Amino acid sequence: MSLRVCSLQMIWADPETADHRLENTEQLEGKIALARRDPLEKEGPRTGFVDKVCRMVQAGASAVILVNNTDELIAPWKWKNDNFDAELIKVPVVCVRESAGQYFSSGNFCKIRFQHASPPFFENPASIFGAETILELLGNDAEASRVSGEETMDWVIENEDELLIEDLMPLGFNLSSSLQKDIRELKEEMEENLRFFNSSPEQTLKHYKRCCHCFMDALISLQHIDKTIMQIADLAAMHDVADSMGNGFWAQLRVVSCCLKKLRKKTAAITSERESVFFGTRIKSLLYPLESYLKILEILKELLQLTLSFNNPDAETQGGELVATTGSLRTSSSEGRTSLFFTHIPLESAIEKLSDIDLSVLYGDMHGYQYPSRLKHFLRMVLLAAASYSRSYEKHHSDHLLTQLASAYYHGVGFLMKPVKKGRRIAQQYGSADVKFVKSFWNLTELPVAKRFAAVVGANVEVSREIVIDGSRPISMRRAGAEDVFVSIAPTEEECRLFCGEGYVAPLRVKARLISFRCLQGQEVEGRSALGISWGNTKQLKPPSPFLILHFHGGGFIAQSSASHEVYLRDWAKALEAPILSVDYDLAPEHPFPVAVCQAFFAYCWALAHASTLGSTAKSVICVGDSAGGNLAATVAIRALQLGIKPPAGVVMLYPALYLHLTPSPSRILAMMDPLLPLGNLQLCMDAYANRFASIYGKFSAMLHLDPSSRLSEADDPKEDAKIRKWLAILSPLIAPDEILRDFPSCAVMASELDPLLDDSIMFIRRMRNLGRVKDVKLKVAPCLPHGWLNMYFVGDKGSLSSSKEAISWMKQLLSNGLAGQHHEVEVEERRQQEGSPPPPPPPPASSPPAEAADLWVPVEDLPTPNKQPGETAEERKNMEEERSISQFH
Ligand SMILES: CCCCCCCC/C=C\CCCCCCCC(=O)O[C@H]1CC[C@@]2(C)C(=CC[C@H]3[C@@H]4CC[C@H]([C@H](C)CCCC(C)C)[C@@]4(C)CC[C@@H]32)C1
Repeated sequence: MSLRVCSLQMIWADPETADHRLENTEQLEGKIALARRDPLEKEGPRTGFVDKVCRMVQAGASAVILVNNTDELIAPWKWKNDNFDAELIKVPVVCVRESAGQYFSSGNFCKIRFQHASPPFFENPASIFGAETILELLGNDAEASRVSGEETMDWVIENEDELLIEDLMPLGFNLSSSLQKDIRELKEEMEENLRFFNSSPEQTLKHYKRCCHCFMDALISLQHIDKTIMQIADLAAMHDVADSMGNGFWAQLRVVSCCLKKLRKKTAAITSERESVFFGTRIKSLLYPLESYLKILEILKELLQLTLSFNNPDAETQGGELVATTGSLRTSSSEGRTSLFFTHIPLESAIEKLSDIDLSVLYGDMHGYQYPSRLKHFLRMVLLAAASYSRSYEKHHSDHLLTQLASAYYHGVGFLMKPVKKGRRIAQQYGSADVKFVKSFWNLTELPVAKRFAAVVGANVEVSREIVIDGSRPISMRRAGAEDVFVSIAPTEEECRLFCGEGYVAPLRVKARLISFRCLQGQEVEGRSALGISWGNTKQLKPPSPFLILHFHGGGFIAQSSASHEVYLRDWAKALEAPILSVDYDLAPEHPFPVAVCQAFFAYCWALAHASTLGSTAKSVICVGDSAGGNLAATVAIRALQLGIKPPAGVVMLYPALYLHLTPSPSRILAMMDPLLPLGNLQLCMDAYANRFASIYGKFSAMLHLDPSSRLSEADDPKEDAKIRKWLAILSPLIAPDEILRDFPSCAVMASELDPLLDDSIMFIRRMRNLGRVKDVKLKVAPCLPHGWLNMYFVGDKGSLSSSKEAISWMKQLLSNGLAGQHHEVEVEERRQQEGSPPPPPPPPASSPPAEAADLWVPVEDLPTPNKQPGETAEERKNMEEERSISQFH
């Protein structure tokens, strides 16, 4: 039986049953350890799986496979015992049937894949390292068991493209030790090559000399890197949030790890070909990638060094108006962890240090090396488009779009042939980004052809219609908990002029798009669905959904629209069977902060007031947003809490921007090499959106970040102080006041590992947890994904696909929780009792039994489904009819 490429070696424990002290502990280190279940006929006490696993983990195994003694599948947690120290088990464990065990019995290599699945293997999820990980064995006909709830399920494995284990491994998973090993082995192989080329009789040949130089340079380059890596790894571990591994430090190690892997691969290629007669002719193509990766390694070393120097407390004395003394944004004083943001580093000095680095090699041939293969190809295409579009924009930006596109096509072919030139072009373009160009490039997704694409690729939906919400009259919203107190909400606020300039005239409408899988009652316009199908008898339409999703698209606040995000929105609408209202807020720099926030909030209020026209009873409303839209989703909730209006039942933020302040952090430093959101573009979005605001109130961002209780107004005026806080909170949810975040709705944040904004999410979750928000605040860091992956799953990348599915299941859960009237109120209630304040009015009677309050993230299947909740009484229908008549569709 042929086994496929190996990533980790599989080794049987000695004894194979691992029922007493292991004889081969040294061999097991860093490998996948296998152990058998005790034979049925064994005399004396049987050893449980948990003990076996602990033994192998203590020996340093990276993962464990337990082999049953029958052809049945078993679930490891059933062997839980009282002495079980869950803390010890930090690796994925999986059970396989006996026949699968035989398959590995020759101690072969095997490729393994880690995949996310819900329930962990043992009962204490937080204790399992990479808790949501299962181990999947890839082989011709290997089978691995997948534990799901109380059952075990067969997992039939198809052959797949080659996957590197690191591609899918949870963050922090042995990364630093695997890095050390890679460096050691790489050094050994390079030294061996150096000896070979030095002692060869042909050593005087030009290409032999070139090889010698290359390996010598490489060995020098690798000299002190391990120490730096260890320092970064220590910091990384210090900044992890409970059960979710991930922060900018880990991400930095990941890109280094990928680079070392590539170097090993390229060195191995030279080792295997160096004695071939054709070596002389192949040398160029063999050395070129090796040299390029060495250049990349040099860049990475600089980034790591820079990060360490920023992190060093000595940096505090180096100047800048703000000095981090004790790092007051600690997650807990006992842990003494400081913030991931280097608030004490003045931006100019950070940028200056980074701007000296030549990045062209990163955008040439080797670009995207750190991503899984499908994404890599897609990102390369985007980069090629960026290079050629920038060239054509330079020449033809005032010409017709078609001329621009034709010219871009022409230059694209040129860049395809000359990747080095392409690299230089992009590095130059990213270094001196101009908002008009970036806007115009990002808005390529708005071309009609791209819109067609959504209809072809996304799910078929019956309703996808633009809506214009009239904003000429404010909406009156009832204050939560008060019978007759109303707040008037307008699409822009008085103070807007302060940040948008005196002459700014705010649009008196908000655009949005309604997407619904089926045309529901209330959504039809003049008896027709969006596709023009006549719904002669509207009674035949499905009843309105109890759910409503408010969506805010990303695009750096400067570009894109609901249309360019329609591919995934259609899929969501189908999977969740809930109408989605995606808000097309007006974009910066023409409409700077806080216009987008005001419009987003106005749309939220309008949707609550006119839910029936959207095909919803709005029993459970959640806000969702990606990237810049993630920021808006959070600010809508914050604004609602500030004004005392009912906040959404949940907020889902996908790779959100939560701290809009030009402060470096490890992940933001990594933006230096980001293909989609390079540093220059981040800065540019920030400037376009909040330049004027930042010049007035920006200095307070860092103060609040360091110490949320700082005094802000110089004259010690509490009114002024509250005003500044209010605006800062709706710009950067991360620095919202404690009392707002305590009442913030249940939320889920999905960050991605290779995203410049990763640290925003980590710090936000840390802050929430610090405020006691543990049960209903969820974080996941999707491994090896770039920023903006939601828009990429159609390229077939498995990581994006599974993360999208997970995001859908989170939304489902929040919607269902909202329906059951069970969101963060449980915790708010607890806190109020502690504080001795009177309890709020009882929540409206839930139409279905609330799930266990102990854990708000119960399996989705256990919660009421939307279909069971038509929420349609005769009275409601009447109300809806009335509301429809005042609908403000244009
Ligand atoms: C050390 C110094 C530290 C300084 C730190 C500065 C930090 C500033 C802090 C906060 C600022 C926050 C600003 C807001 C962030 C916004 C995030 C934000 O919203 O980012 C999104 C911006 C749009 C985009 C890039 C994206 C995702 C997907 C991208 C799309 C993928 C394909 C699309 C191409 C045009 C397709 C071309 C196809 C071709 C025709 C073949 C492309 C590239 C369009 C753009 C998007 C992420």
